[in-house]
Amino acid sequence: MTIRDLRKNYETKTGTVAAVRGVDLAIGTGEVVAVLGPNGAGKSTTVATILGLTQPSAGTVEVFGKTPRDAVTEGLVGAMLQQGNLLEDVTVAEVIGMIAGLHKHPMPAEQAMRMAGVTDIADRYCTKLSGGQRQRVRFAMALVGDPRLLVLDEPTAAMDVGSRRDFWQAMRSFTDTGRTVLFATHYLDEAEEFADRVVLLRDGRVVADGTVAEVRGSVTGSVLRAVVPGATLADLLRLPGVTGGELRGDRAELSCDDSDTALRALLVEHPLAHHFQITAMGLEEAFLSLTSTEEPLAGSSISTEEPLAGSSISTEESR
Ligand SMILES: Nc1ncnc2c1ncn2[C@@H]1O[C@H](COP(=O)(O)OP(=O)(O)OP(=O)(O)O)[C@@H](O)[C@H]1O
Repeated sequence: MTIRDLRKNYETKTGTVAAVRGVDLAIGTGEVVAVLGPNGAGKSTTVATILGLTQPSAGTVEVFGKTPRDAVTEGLVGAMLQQGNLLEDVTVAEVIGMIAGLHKHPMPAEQAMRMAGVTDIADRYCTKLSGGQRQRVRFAMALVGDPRLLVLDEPTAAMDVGSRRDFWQAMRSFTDTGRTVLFATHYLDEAEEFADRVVLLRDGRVVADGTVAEVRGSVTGSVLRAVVPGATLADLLRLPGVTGGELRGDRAELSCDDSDTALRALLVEHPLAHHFQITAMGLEEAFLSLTSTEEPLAGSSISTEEPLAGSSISTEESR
């Protein structure tokens, strides 16, 4: 699947919303790719264009060398979206059987139900299912066409921890067969555990693209917290070793590329500072740092305007 300079604008009563602002993405067969990003980053819009549900304002999307619509029509793509009701008054087995009947080359309905972990609820009515069970039924519906590419938009959004685990276990049986999967998620742990590659979107742009380890490695540094009476944020941001930060009252939280130097300078310039705490920047903070629009901890070591400039990360510019 190849996306080139994808742009999507929505016209609203209050003006134009630029939901996707130039996304480039090439995904190879067998890759499992997580698309991460905060609310409004453009994940669902990107997914919708891959499925041919919405037309790009500019740029192109090619799926197995075809337009998204043709690829979907030919049964090459399966989808599990955030919305969509299940039919009433039919059982799980009936609905999966119906969907199988719509496809040219479906897998046996029993196989799809087994893979999605819904065999034990096959005779239940769809209206009588829990949120997690409904999602697994949607998963079986997406699988039964035997797609080569599966696209999922926040598949576990309505699930509790146990259901999420069951869902991803079911997903493994699909990805183990070498199929391509692209899923949008808010959950970092899901991306870390199941994706070969993560693509971070922010404000409709790709800000990082690589393995979880590469993205984690691209954001190194630590956080220095201290109480600093009488300081302004500008004072603190000028300290050597500090790359960004925020100040709430007299509590400072500074991201640092050299926290030792920052701490020494802080003590010299603000002798009344106290309650020091230095912690390493974790993966969670790295992702927050890369995807935050408020840029509280993102400093000069991470470009917030351009895609990540880290050498190990392939960005839209290097693709
Ligand atoms: N149909 C629409 N009409 C107008 N604006 C829209 C429409 N769909 C999305 N948007 C806007 O486009 C931007 C991107 O939305 P999108 O749903 O693609 O982001 P997202 O990353 O999937 O967010 P979330 O995590 O909340 O689902 C947001 O500002 C959103 O408000």
